Amino acid sequence: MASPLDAAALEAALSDLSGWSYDGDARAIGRQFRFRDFSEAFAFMTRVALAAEKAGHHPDWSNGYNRVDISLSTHDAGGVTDRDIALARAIDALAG
Ligand SMILES: C[C@H](O)[C@H](O)[C@H]1CNC2=NC(N)=NC(=O)C2=N1
Repeated sequence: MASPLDAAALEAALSDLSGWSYDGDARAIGRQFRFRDFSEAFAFMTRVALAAEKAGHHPDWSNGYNRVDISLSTHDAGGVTDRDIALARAIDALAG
């Protein structure tokens, strides 16, 4: 099992991602996405779901109309690992 990134590694990874922030209580990184409407939001979620399933690593998320709130952590590791950073990058690429 991977270990959570330390504070310096996490800061470096976040500086390379736009819109993602660390939630220390949740020990997760998160980002909010907004789309034109529900159809656009759900299309995005579908793309993310397929990428997540392929990676074997999945978002904790919620959706309301055109909003998708995403939280990423590695549950087994109890924090944020490289797998979360990789998924965050993939999600950003799918947001278009
Ligand atoms: C059994 C299965 O591989 C695990 O539950 C995986 C699935 N997807 C996962 N996704 C995320 N984000 N964190 C995990 O720890 C995790 N664990």
